[in-house]
Amino acid sequence: MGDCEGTLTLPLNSSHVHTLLLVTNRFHMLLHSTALCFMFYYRVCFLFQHPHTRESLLFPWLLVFASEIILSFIWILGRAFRWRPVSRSVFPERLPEDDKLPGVDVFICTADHTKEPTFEVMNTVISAMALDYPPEKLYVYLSDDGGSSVTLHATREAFKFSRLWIPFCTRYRIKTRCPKAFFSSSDDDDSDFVRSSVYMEDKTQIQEKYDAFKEKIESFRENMAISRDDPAINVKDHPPSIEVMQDNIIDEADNGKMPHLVYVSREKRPSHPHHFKAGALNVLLRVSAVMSNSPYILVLDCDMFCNDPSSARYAMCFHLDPKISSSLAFVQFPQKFYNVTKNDIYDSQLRSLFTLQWRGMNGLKGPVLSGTGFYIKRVSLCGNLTIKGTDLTQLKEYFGSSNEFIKSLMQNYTSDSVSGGNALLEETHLLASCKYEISTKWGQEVGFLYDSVVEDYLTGFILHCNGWTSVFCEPSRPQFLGSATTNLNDVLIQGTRWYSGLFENGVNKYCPLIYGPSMMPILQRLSLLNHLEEVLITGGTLHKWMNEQRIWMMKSITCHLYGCLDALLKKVGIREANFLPTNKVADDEQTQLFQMDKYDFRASSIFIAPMLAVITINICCFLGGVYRAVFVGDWDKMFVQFFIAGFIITVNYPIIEGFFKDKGRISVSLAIRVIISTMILLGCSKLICYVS
Ligand SMILES: O=c1ccn([C@@H]2O[C@H](COP(=O)(O)OP(=O)(O)O[C@H]3O[C@H](CO)[C@@H](O)[C@H](O)[C@H]3O)[C@@H](O)[C@H]2O)c(=O)[nH]1
Ligand SMILES: [Mn+2]
Repeated sequence: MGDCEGTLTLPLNSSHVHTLLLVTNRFHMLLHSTALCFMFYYRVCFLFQHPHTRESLLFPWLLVFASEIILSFIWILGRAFRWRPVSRSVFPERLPEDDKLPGVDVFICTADHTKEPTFEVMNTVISAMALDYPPEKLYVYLSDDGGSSVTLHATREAFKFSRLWIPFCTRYRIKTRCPKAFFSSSDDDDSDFVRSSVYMEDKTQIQEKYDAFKEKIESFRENMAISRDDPAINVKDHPPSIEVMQDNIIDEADNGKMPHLVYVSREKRPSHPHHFKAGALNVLLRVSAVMSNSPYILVLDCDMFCNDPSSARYAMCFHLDPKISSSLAFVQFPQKFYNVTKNDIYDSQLRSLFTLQWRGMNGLKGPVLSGTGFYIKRVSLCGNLTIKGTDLTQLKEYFGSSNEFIKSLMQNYTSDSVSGGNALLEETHLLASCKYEISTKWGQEVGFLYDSVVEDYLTGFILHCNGWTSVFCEPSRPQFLGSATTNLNDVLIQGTRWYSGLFENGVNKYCPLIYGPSMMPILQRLSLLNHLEEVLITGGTLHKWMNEQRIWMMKSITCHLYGCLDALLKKVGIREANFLPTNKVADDEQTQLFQMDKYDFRASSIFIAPMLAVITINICCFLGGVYRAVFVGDWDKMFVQFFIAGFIITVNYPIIEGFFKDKGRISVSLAIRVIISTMILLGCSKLICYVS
């Protein structure tokens, strides 16, 4: 970056503290904590009461006090997000000229072509190739964990199509460079040339090519499905395969330069752990190191396309800023989704997380890594040679046996081997083999970390512990758009995976309260602990608030519970780590229900049963309360019971509705079983109360 410093006079970015929000937040914190102090004082006073009253009320006192302590603790954890909300702006026009910009490698992961529609994955690939960045400095790597010939074939087609698509986008300054989004967008065309007839002609032409491209992928997919007996077999067992896309149709398009596109399918064997997405990213880290070795890396999930081509330049406004670049590890963009509805009944967009918490952490050490849509510095993942020493045997203990890879860590290493010969291809096969990582530090100290299925969170957290910082960049037009999970079953499976991963981190050596002593300010730790825990009401409607309350309750009694269980079972070795990718194939009926804000209760019964039980308990309590209030006259005692049960029933009314609709209904036999057993349990506990 040395050569850029001289040319920079004006700052590349600026940050803005939301003073009003900061003041109101802190004032509210002051009020709330004063109230908490009074409450604790009141509770403690109880200890000095007459021994007789004290003894008879000790048990309820203990229960209430314990829950108050827990709730206050959770409240305190959430404060850090509000301590110093900051937003940032960038000035990409002040960046150095194109030939001085550093290279960028884009990593895209896909795992399973039956759950992740190939055509959509290709759209992500094309949108990344069409980023507004010097093409000779842009390398796109697609990791295919499924090793599927459908994906490989589609990648070749995508490369061909992008030869036409990219020049079209640059010529007409198109902003929406994901072809699918561009052609399906119902709102106005975003090109400045809408009125020009040449543009319209070109558009029709490219649309034809696009349709043909789509058709090819679909028909190949169908043919493969017919011809192959069991495509699932080699998903878990296949050799490495790497292919650099070559173009031989130069005459058809402009002769402009194209970004490189590389297909990588790492070796997978049932006998070797493959570490899910983190494993795939580490293979890409190694393979790309000997091919392009760009200093910055953009990571994308296959379901998250580039919605605006400027993200690379925006990210460089931070990475090339001499004031912060030395400690800056990554620039994180928010995860936004194109398929959520206004009410978003499952809170698929995780609004509180991405609108509030990340912004709050922006004012501290920066947001945690959120898996997709971030530009990370290669050095922060692969360590610095100066730190590890230059002894070759020691280096090999860290990075594995490849000399070529170790050379790539040296500062002035250049490789133009994307187009390189056979020796290089062999080297990349070694780097993508599953034996390569054995007795190295990959996944523990090098690359993306393996200790958790929320590899993103863990990796980001450890980077912060090691003194790196991050920034959150949130331009008004979303840079990346993904598909959110839009059915209850997937939302809960995903939630369980996240809670399992997060809980795992809470109970292992990486627990934010104890790990990484001096490097992390205490506020940063607090905000990490409360990750995902927030329910709040910023700028949302009452309706939205109800939705968030409901999905929070649903998740608390399912995902949180199962996630913790899962993590504990893994810890004692009864369960193996697992990462079920979410299903991205849109089922028409499911999508329709989601669009209409209707819950789809055809979820696994382990998710539905706890919800039914909770609703049953609350209805019983409510009715019991009414009975006692009317016949016994306990009005004042019953108020709290009324209120809480009534609230829970109101919020969860859609579950009751779930019995009576025609689509996405709750299974009746399951409901009968759960309701009867809950009532029996309730009856028993009542009996115990009477007896004692
Ligand atoms: O063995 C695997 C499993 C998954 N993936 C890829 O990982 C990505 C994320 O998987 P997805 O099913 O979309 O999971 P989500 O729950 O939507 O992902 C969120 O949560 C993950 C951590 O659990 C993060 O890695 C993601 O970035 C974040 O978007 C996808 O591109 C998958 O293809 C692999 O490459 N290999
Ligand atoms: Mn996803």
